Amino acid sequence: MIDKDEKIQYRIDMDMLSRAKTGIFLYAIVMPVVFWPFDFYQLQPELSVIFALSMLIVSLLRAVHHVFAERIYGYSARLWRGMFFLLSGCHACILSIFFVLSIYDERFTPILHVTMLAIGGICSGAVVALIPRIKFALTNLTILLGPSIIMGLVIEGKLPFAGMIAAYYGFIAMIGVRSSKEYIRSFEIELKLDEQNSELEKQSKIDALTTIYNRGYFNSELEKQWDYATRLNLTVTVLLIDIDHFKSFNDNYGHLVGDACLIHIATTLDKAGKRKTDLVARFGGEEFVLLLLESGKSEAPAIAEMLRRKIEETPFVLNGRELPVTASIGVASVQPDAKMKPKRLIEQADAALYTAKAAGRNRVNIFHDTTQITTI
Ligand SMILES: Nc1nc2c(ncn2[C@@H]2O[C@H](COP(=O)(O)OP(=O)(O)OP(=O)(O)O)[C@@H](O)[C@H]2O)c(=O)[nH]1
Repeated sequence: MIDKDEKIQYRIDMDMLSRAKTGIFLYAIVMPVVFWPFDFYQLQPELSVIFALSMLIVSLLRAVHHVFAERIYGYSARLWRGMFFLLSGCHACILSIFFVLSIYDERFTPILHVTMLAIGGICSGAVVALIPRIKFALTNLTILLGPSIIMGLVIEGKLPFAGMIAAYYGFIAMIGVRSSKEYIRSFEIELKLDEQNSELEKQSKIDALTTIYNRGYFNSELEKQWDYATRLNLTVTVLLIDIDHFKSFNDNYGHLVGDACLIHIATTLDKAGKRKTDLVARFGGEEFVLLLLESGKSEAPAIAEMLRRKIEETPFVLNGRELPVTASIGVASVQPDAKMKPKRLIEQADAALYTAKAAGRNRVNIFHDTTQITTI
């Protein structure tokens, strides 16, 4: 089971991965693009091949890491993060060496300006891509520019370069830190909204008093089940369960005790050995409904009788006193066709329930067809 914090970390990491995607492909082609117009590949063929190949190899490794992200992450999030950090660090190292040579090695002078332009773009691109983890972003930036600054300080006459790069480093780092704060803030807002949405969605399905499903949710599930059963010629069964003499119960013990009794019945029904696919809901007032998703017509009476007995035999205890509660149940099953509406099935279950009440309550009645209702 993944806890909430792990889920958040996963979202942050996958966002960072998707932001870094462009870089993986860009880095594979950036070297040839830089070398080509300045004939650098002819002037320095070995250096060109070394740089282009090393960038390509790291890009390929990063692409593999990207493709197998889910698997590696499933095995170990730390391993995935470590690999991400290492591989993006490799790219930064190669670019950094290239940058140092461009500034301080005369063989690279023909491509100095274009390299500076490329490195500038790469630095800001890398910081934007790694903003979800600002420490990664700043480390990457330091790898990219740090050596050039140090070399500028060490090599005679190159101080202006060091100063210029250091100023750029400070500027990009500052933008990165500020953007990271904004990123975290919007990420937190997004998480809060997600939580509120799922809470609202949950609440829209749940009955506030009994915390089982409500009638709205039952209706939507019945519609879905109806379509499914129509296509596959399956039987849909509905049990309407109504507490007996509940008005007297309320009058005798008060509305709040009545509420507690409704919670007790809901819990009893919810626990009463239903299948995973069965649905128990509060239909309204002191009436509950059970939708049997896969049970055949023949099983429904036995299930209804089991529930009736369970309600009768599970005492509702008030201040140590057992208060008897019973319920009547109307059952209707149908194999739906395109012409029939789900409402019809509810009407049939209601008709069976009505006759169960009329026949003395605490009983199960089955609706067979428009003319016949039987008692168990
Ligand atoms: N405590 C409480 N009572 C409720 C709630 N919803 C409906 N009721 C009460 O349930 C009672 C239902 O009464 P009736 O429809 O007359 O049915 P009954 O007294 O159970 O009689 P039979 O169904 O014929 O056995 C009413 O008194 C409603 O006020 C609720 O959420 N809480």
